[in-house]
Amino acid sequence: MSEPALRLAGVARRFRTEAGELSVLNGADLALVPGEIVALVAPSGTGKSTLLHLAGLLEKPDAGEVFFNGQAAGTLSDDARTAIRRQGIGFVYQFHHLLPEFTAAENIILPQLAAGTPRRAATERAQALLARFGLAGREQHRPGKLSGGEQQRVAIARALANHPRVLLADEPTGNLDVETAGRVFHELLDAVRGEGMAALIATHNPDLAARMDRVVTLRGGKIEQA
Ligand SMILES: Nc1ncnc2c1ncn2[C@@H]1O[C@H](COP(=O)(O)OP(=O)(O)OP(=O)(O)O)[C@@H](O)[C@H]1O
Repeated sequence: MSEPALRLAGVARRFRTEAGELSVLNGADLALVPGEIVALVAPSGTGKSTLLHLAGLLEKPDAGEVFFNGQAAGTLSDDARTAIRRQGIGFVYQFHHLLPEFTAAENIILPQLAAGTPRRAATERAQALLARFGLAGREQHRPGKLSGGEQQRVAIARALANHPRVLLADEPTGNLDVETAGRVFHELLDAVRGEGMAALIATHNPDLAARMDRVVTLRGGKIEQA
C-alpha cells in the first residue's frame, strides 16, 4: 500500500463559544492514499468544514497531527505550509470564489504563477483544463458571463492547475441544480482519477457519495466508515 498523500492522526479541534467550549473534532483519524476518492457525508454542523480546514492546512489542530506526504505539518514553518497549500492541495468550495475581474483563463493561470510556473506553461495548462471541462473558446470570459455550472467547472480547473497531490472539496456541486450537479460531479471525479490524486469530498448527496471509492462520516468528533 502506498504512503498516504494525506493523513489525519487523532486531530482535535475545539471552539470557545458563549455556551462554553465546543469540542467539534475529538481524535479524528483518516488516511487518503494517492488515487483514492473518499466521500465525507455527515449531518450539518458535525464538523465537515472544520475537518477540511485542518486537512487543507488552513488551520492547526488543538491536538493530533496532519501529515502531508508523510511530513508532519505541525513541524513546518508558516512558509512551508503555505507552499504546500499552494502547490500540493487543490480546494473547491460550494461557491466558486473565482476572481470576478479576471477572465476564466487568468483565474487558472494566477495560482500557477504564484507557484512559480512560467506564464507560457501556465497558459497552456489553463487552456488544456478549460478544454477538458468543455469550455474551449471561453478562456477570455469573466466569471459573470458564465453559467453557474461553467463557473464551478472553472473553479475545479483552478483547483487542479498546479497538479496537486490532494484535492479537498466542500459541497463542490451543492450550489447547482440536480442535473448540472450530476454532470459537473462526473467531470470532477473523472479529472481526479485521471490525475491520480487523492480526494476528500464533502457532500450531503448520497447518490454522489456512492460514486466515490469509500464513504466516511463524522460521529462524536471522530471519523467512522459509513
Ligand atoms: N470559528 C468558530 N467558532 C466557534 N464555533 C465554530 C467555529 N467554526 C465552527 N464552529 C462550530 O463548529 C461546529 C461545526 O462546524 P462546521 O462548519 O465544521 O460544520 P459542518 O459539518 O461543515 O456544517 P455544514 O454541513 O452545515 O456546513 C458548528 O457547531 C459550528 O457552529
